[in-house]
Amino acid sequence: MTPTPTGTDGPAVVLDTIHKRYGEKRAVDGISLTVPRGEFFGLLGPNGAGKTTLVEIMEGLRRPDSGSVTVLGRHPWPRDPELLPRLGVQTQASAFFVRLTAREHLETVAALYRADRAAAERGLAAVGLTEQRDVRVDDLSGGQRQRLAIASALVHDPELIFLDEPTAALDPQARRALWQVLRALKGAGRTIVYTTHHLDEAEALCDRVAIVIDGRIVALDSPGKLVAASSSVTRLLVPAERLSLGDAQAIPGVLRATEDGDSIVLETEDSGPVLSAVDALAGLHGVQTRTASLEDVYLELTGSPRS
Ligand SMILES: Nc1ncnc2c1ncn2[C@@H]1O[C@H](COP(=O)(O)OP(=O)(O)OP(=O)(O)O)[C@@H](O)[C@H]1O
Repeated sequence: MTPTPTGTDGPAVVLDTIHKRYGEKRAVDGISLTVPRGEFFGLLGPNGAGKTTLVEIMEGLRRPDSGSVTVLGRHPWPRDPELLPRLGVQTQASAFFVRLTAREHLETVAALYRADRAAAERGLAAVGLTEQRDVRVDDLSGGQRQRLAIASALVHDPELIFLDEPTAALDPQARRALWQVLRALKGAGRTIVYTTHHLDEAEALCDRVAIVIDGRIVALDSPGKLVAASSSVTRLLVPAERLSLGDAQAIPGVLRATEDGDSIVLETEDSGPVLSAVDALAGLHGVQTRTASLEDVYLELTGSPRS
């Protein structure tokens, strides 16, 4: 797993004032961004925010209208045959050799990249597909295909890996197993650009995340710093059968109280006295506290309703 020598130690990706329009639609509207080598970088944002367009520009699949792009010290557009083998790309619509078995498929991809045949077996093991190695791609489940797509993106040991919602179709165990694979890749010095709608995943895996809205970056930092900077609000969840919304709203120090399913959610910046008041009114049995998460930051920025 030694990275290919590159002859350069510069950043993995440098984007400078990238614009891309589709007709009147500004898909990417002046994005500048540097991803250092070895970083696990997350791209977050609502549907249509421009993430895929941005990643496709980095991959050399799309040409920006203006701005400059450098990937591993090279320009990805026009298509650069020196650069392509150094990139690993997994998309939502990965192409497969469907009549081949999982192992044959990966061996074929490995051959296309001039990687050794053993890389296929290693790739199957890395994504937990060794048992399915002789199953035809056609007969794999959705989640297994997704894992095969990830193995296909990694089989030639790329330096920079683009993953587009790689855990979307995975069950919880497979998702956690993939987190381990991704952490190992980062540990081996790879750079990962990761698009996801799973905020918990971004928080658990990413060194930094960019939140993209309407083609612009509205927040860029480590998940921890984004959460710390966002709000000092703590939420207390009290079983709804023990506390009325009116009583909750009347507690001194409660900024907002809402009903959420079986719970009354109290927002406060001073949880101690509020907890005491809840104890007096309803007791603390079943009461949960929740501090801010990346999801709260995201929902605040994107203006989506909080559940
Ligand atoms: N080839 C295209 N022609 C016209 N409009 C496009 C094209 N590709 C993307 N768009 C538009 O550009 C905007 C950004 O799309 P993009 O796919 O980059 O967003 P995204 O953040 O990846 O969304 P999602 O999370 O749904 O994948 C959207 O409004 C989309 O409809």
